[in-house]
Amino acid sequence: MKLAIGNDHSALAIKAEVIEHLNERGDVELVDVGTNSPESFDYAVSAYRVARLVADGEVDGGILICGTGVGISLAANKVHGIRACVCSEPYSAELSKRHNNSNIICFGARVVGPEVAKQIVDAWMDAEFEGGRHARRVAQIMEIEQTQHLSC
Ligand SMILES: O=C(CO)[C@H](O)[C@H](O)[C@H](O)COP(=O)(O)O
Repeated sequence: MKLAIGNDHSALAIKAEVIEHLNERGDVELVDVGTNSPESFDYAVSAYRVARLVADGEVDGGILICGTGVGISLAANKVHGIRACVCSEPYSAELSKRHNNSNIICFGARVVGPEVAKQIVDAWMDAEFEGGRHARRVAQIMEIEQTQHLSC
C-alpha cells in the first residue's frame, strides 16, 4: 500500500512515531509531504498536498495530523473525491473505511497519544470498504460534492 502523510508544526513527534510504526509494519510505501520543522506551518498546505496525491491516484490513501485533526481534515475535504475523517479512537477509524470509504485518516497530535495514533492508523489500514448500502450513501456524498444537489 502506498500512502502519503502530512502534518503541521504541532505534529512532528507523533508523525515520527507513526512513520516508525509503519516502517515496522513493512507493508507501506510512504510519501512524507508534511513539515519536519518546528516553525509554524499552515495545515492547509499539507492537507492539499496529501489530498491532491490521493485524488489523483498517486497514492492509495493519506494520513493527516494537526493539533486536533479538525483544520487539516476540513482543508483536505475541499478537494473533490476526498473523504477525510478525523478520528480520536480506532473504532471510528475502522468504520470510516468500512462504511464511508474514507481515503484519508486524520487525528490530532494534541488529542491522542502515540499509541492510540498507531491503533487508529492500523484500524483504518486494515479495514475494507463493505460496499452494498454503504456504496449508495457514499455515492450520495459524491453527488452533493459534484452537483451541490441531492436527487432524493
Ligand atoms: O486546525 C487546527 C485546529 O482545528 C489545528 O489544531 C492546528 O494545528 C492549530 O490550529 C495550530 O495552532 P497553533 O496555535 O498555531 O499551534
